[in-house]
Amino acid sequence: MPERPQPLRPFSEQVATSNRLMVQHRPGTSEHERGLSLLQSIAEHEAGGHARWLLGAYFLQVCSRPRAHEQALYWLRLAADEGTPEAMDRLADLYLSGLGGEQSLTAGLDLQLRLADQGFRRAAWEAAYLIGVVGPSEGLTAASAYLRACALGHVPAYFSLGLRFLTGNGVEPDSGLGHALLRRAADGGYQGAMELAARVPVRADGREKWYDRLKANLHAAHPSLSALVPGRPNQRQIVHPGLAALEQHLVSIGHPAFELDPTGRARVVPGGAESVAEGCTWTWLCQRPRVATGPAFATTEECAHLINKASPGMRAAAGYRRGNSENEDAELASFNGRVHPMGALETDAVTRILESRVSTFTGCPIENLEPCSIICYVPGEEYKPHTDFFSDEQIELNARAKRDYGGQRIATFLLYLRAPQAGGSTKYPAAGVDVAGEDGMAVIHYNVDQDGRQDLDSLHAGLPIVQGEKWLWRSTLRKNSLYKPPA
Ligand SMILES: O=C(O)CCC(=O)C(=O)O
Ligand SMILES: [Fe+2]
Repeated sequence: MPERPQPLRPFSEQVATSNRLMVQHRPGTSEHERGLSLLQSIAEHEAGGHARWLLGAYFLQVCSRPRAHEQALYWLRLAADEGTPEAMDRLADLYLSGLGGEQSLTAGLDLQLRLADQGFRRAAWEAAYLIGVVGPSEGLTAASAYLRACALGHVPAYFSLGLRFLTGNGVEPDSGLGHALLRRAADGGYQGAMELAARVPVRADGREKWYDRLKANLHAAHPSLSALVPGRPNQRQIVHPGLAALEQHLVSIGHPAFELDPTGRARVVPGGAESVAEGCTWTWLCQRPRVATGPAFATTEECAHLINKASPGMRAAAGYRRGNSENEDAELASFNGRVHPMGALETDAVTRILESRVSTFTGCPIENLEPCSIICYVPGEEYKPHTDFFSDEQIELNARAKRDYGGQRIATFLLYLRAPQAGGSTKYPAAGVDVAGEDGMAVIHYNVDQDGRQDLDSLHAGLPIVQGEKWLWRSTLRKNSLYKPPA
């Protein structure tokens, strides 16, 4: 019987097939690799579809494959050029980290601005934050970009803009408006906003008036906000038609600092000097183990952002395993707080900027930084004395079984996002050093001695919390790139 020709299957069906093969079978198996080549051949031929974005996302996730970040960059760029929003978002993140190619904060910012102009709320916040780091983009200041994110009803933007008005960062200071914006952020569930507002002097002129107006304003905007469907960012110049109306509506609260530019977009009248991150000064506390602290390593905004972003995903430590079994068992035996692997699998401009800052201070390349996690303790919780270094067997196992090629954890980087009110300091018993953290302060300790040998004196503990909460952002500095097998 003559062979009947196979009917041509639509791409979407083939994408589903390849996806199934890749999800159901581990990388390296013939089924998985067949799924991958199928997806690659679709991505090469199909413009405007889903395959390029899926491939980009795949290489970000399976980052231990050879040249995975380069591949991710390649496919994400193609998908982003076609205006796939998810791809633009992840590509922006890749530009910020520099994994896979040159690091470019402005390229990341550019992509988030394009998404913001299509009504993507988180992108609007990320763009504003990045402008605060790299400086205005085509005349758009950070405060104005936050105002536009506020017009989209994005709660974190109320917090960020409120903070700017309280401190007069890039705007004419107005504690009444600042207070009102923070209260609106708190209304939206933003943690820490009310505590910060409470630190404002009691006589903050106009705070009730601006609070009432902001509240009524958002209430009236509600129907348009819920109906807003973000656009597809195909052309740079075309802004989502719904945005101007929302921005004009927010500007109509009548505060003299809010106005419309000649094109009808919202902006904040520029005022006080823009505060720039100056880089903190490090103090070495001891040499054995090597421990240093850097106060004000991260800003109030950055700390609040990370706490709020991680909060919904915090789980008991037992619920998460990073894949380093021996160390994890030890971790579970000594740590009884909660954890969130913020890591690499999520777009987050603050995380990327902090990683860059760690890298600048330590000279450790970003690809050698273990994906960060956030941990949190409440009263009674603690991290009993432990060491963070890997055993030789663990290093070998990491590379063989988990394709983690980073080798030894040379140093541990801890950032106090929120310091507890009592208890909870980081203690190094061998040196008799006890670090009482402060909000935004970084603590770094080396786990090996000057010759790279495991240093038992690096034993340390997070003492039990007595009052308040303790939040840490943490990463380790590995000896090698996590992603590249040694040549
Ligand atoms: O809570 C602390 O201060 C220490 C945390 C710690 O040792 C770790 O995350 O490895
Ligand atoms: Fe530790």
